[in-house]
Amino acid sequence: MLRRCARLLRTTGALCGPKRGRSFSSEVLHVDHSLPNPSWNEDMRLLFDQFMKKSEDGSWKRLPSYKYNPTERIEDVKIFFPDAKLLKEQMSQAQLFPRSLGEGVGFEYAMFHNHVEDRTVCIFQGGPHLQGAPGFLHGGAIATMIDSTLGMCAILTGGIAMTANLNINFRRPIPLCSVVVINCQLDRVEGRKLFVSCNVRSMDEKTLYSEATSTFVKLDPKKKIDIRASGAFYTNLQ
Ligand SMILES: CCCCCCCC/C=C\CCCCCCCC(=O)SCCNC(=O)CCNC(=O)[C@H](O)C(C)(C)COP(=O)(O)OP(=O)(O)OC[C@H]1O[C@@H](n2cnc3c(N)ncnc32)[C@H](O)[C@@H]1OP(=O)(O)O
Repeated sequence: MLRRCARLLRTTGALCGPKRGRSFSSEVLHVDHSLPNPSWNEDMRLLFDQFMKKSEDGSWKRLPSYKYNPTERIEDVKIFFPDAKLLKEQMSQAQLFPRSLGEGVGFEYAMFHNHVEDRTVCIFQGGPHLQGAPGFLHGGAIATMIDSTLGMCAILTGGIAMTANLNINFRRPIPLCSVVVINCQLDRVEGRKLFVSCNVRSMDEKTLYSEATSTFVKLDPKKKIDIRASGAFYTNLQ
């Protein structure tokens, strides 16, 4: 497994050290990272192709993914931020956490959503900079991808929401640089609460690595988010 990671690091050039003076041109900003790149292993490509095939009849939809700005439901997001200029600045300067590491070394993933079944699937290859126990993924890295996939499922099925509660059972360690499938579904809705659960399995589905349940709370349109105010983050701003 570690040999597989070393091969991956060589492919992506990560062993050559950090690139200095890197500037983010608009071309870089608009790269859709939810498409195959040279760091993806055979399993990742196979699963990606399978889901692209499933997407041909429209039942599944691939979700594009960028480093800086969310594309899904962006018009709905704006409702909660009173200062449009500040939101634009924030989205162009900050990075989406799972997209913040270099190609191949961190979170390589692609998500697909099924609007009829209220399900989101994420195919995920965790790179060598996500190590926890030697040779295995860090629990926080697994939690990140679980939260991101559950969050996407909640947002696409219910509207703009944030994680209020997340419970994860880590059943088996996930080998670094292997490919796993995160299968999420919306279980029920109670008022503003969206209950979303998932499991994380090996590609052949034989190994159950993790299971999670979560509560997302749809944001209250009467409240607004003030990015500047750390104390009064999400309040009635009248
Ligand atoms: C704006 C962001 C969304 C952008 C979307 C962009 C588009 C997509 C692009 C890319 C997506 C990628 C996907 C990312 C996914 C990652 C998501 C995260 O990691 S979010 C970060 C971690 N979470 C927090 O920081 C929340 C901190 N908490 C809060 O801000 C509040 O507590 C919040 C919003 C969760 C609720 O606050 P209240 O004021 O709106 O709601 P109240 O009145 O307190 O509660 C409403 C109901 O919810 C229950 N509730 C509240 N907190 C609960 C909790 N912790 N557990 C269970 N239930 C809870 C309450 O008991 C109440 O239930 P009853 O209506 O009475 O039945």
